[in-house]
Amino acid sequence: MIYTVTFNPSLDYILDLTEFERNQVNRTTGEKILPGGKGINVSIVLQNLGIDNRAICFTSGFTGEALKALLMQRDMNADFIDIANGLTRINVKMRCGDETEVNGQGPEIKSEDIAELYEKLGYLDQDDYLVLAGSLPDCMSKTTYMDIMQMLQYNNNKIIVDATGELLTNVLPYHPFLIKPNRTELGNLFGVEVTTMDQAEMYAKQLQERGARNVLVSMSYQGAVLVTEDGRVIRAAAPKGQVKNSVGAGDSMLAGFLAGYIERDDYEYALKLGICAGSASAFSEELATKEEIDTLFQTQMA
Ligand SMILES: Nc1ncnc2c1ncn2[C@@H]1O[C@H](COP(=O)(O)OP(=O)(O)OP(=O)(O)O)[C@@H](O)[C@H]1O
Ligand SMILES: O=P(O)(O)OC[C@@]1(O)O[C@H](CO)[C@@H](O)[C@@H]1O
Repeated sequence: MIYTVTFNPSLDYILDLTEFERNQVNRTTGEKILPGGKGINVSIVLQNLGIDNRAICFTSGFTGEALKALLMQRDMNADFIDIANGLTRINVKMRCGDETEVNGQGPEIKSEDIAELYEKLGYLDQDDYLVLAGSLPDCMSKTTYMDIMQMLQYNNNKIIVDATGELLTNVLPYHPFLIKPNRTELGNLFGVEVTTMDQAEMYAKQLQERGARNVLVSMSYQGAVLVTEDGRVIRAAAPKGQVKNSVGAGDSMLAGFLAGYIERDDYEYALKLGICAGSASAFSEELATKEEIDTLFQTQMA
């Protein structure tokens, strides 16, 4: 079973505009609200691919209730930890030729809420996977993901971390099974700009030396590079297509990668399925369906 944990989920408010002008009243040509947050997105795509998973997330206030309702409508296997104060975020995604995102801060999560999460994670079986994905509210410690890994260190779980900055680097000594920075996040860790696959490979290897077992760097339209624990470097180009909504492309890639790895225990296949899941989501309005992912795989990768 795969468990995903989203500390800071969201309602994603997707706005379409033909133009955007500062200091003016701008009007949309369309809008919609989707469930959001990195772990939740991973869970949605895993579910679309028929992979058993459970989405654990912290929710709060009326926006938290709306998020729960959206996930229940999708028959998600979800487990909510209710926070007493604050509101689950509404993250604004503006599509106006390009894509601009404004992500909220998120409600404070108190120690008693984290204790509830720890209790749930205490029930993980040895062969379970755990995905820790996304940001935390600023007031929370950058050791939060590391603390979870420390607690589970003798459990043998495969732990996947998709996070930025210190939240990510702190977990490296605990040997996460997989980390998935995108090229900007990878560059930020080293104070450089990563634009090529060669650079991505070089910096990914440095993160591996610091403890990560496998490093998957997503490179947007360029594809991705995977540095594996058995010493291989695997690169794959992304299929070309019309981008409709790239929010969640990285989460979809992670879901596809895990689905492929679980299915065949083969990194090359997992990377290809990950790329197809990422691109299929980028090419569709919402997170990709199994049919969309399979079609891309059959036409581009098989
Ligand atoms: N413009 C694009 N064309 C084709 N494929 C894309 C495009 N953008 C993203 N993808 C696919 O999605 C994967 C992940 O994309 P990206 O590197 O943008 O992840 P990310 O920044 O983590 O995404 P997000 O934060 O929006 O979820 C890429 O490796 C690629 O397969
Ligand atoms: O603020 P974070 O936690 O880093 O990212 C949150 C978020 O941008 O990530 C998902 C896409 O990956 C969206 O559904 C969501 O709004």
